[in-house]
Amino acid sequence: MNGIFISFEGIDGAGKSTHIAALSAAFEAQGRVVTLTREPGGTPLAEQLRTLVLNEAMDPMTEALLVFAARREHILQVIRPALARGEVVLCDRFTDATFAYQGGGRGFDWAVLSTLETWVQGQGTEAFLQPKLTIWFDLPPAVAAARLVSARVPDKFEAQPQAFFEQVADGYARRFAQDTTRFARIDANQTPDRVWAHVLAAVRSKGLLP
Ligand SMILES: Nc1ncnc2c1ncn2[C@@H]1O[C@H](COP(=O)(O)OP(=O)(O)O)[C@@H](O)[C@H]1O
Ligand SMILES: Cc1cn([C@H]2C[C@H](O)[C@@H](COP(=O)(O)OP(=O)(O)O)O2)c(=O)[nH]c1=O
Repeated sequence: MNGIFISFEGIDGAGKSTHIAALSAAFEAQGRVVTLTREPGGTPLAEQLRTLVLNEAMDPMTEALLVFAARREHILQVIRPALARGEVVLCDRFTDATFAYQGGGRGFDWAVLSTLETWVQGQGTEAFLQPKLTIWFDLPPAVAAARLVSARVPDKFEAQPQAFFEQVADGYARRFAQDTTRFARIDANQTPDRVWAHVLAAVRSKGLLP
C-alpha cells in the first residue's frame, strides 16, 4: 500500500484540531495505519525546538531556521519512515505554516524560505517531499480570535494582534496561489459538521478515501 501524506493548515483557531482525529478514524476504518503528528514537533528534539519557538521571543530568521531544523528531524525520523511503511501520515501543520507565519506574519524573505524548503525536504538524492494534499482551513482572523478567547491560554503566536494574523492569512493565500492542485481550501466559517463534510469531500476527490 502506498503511503499518504496529508497536512492541515490555517491560522490559530481555524478549527484544524477538531477534524484531524476524525479523519484519522476514517482512514483506520479502511484498515489503514495512521501516524498522527504535528509541527513544529513530532520527535523529542523537534518538540524541544517547538517549546523554544512557541515561548521565546527571537529574530525571524532564527525562528525560520529553528522550524526547518525541527522539520528536518521530523521528516527523517517520522514522516519518511511511516510513508515507507505504507502508512497514512496526518500532520498538523507543515511548511506552508512557515511561509504563512515566518514569511507572511514576520515578513521573513520568501525566497530564502523556498531555498530552505528545497534543502530540508529533498536533500541530495532524496525525492522532494511534499504533502499529497494540504487542507487549508480558511477563516477570517476576527472569527478565529473570537473562537480562541474562551478556548485556551494563548501561546506566543496566539497572543499576537489581529493584524499579524491578517498577514499570516495573506501568506497562506499566496502559498495557495502557487500550488492550487495540492491545496483544498475550505471555508472554515461554517458549523463543524459542514466543515467536516468538506474535509471528507477533499480527501475523496483526491481518491484517498472511498
Ligand atoms: N466550525 C466551528 N465553529 C465554531 N467553533 C469551532 C469550529 N471548529 C472549531 N471550533 C472551536 O474553536 C476553537 C479552536 O478550534 P481548534 O480545532 O483548536 O483550532 P486550531 O487547531 O485550528 O487552532 C475550539 O474551541 C473549537 O471547539
Ligand atoms: C509549523 C509552524 C508552526 N508555526 C506556529 C503556528 C502556531 O501558532 C504554532 C503551533 O501550531 P499549533 O500546533 O497549531 O498550535 P496549537 O497546539 O496551539 O493548536 O506554531 C510557525 O510559526 N511556523 C511553522 O513552521
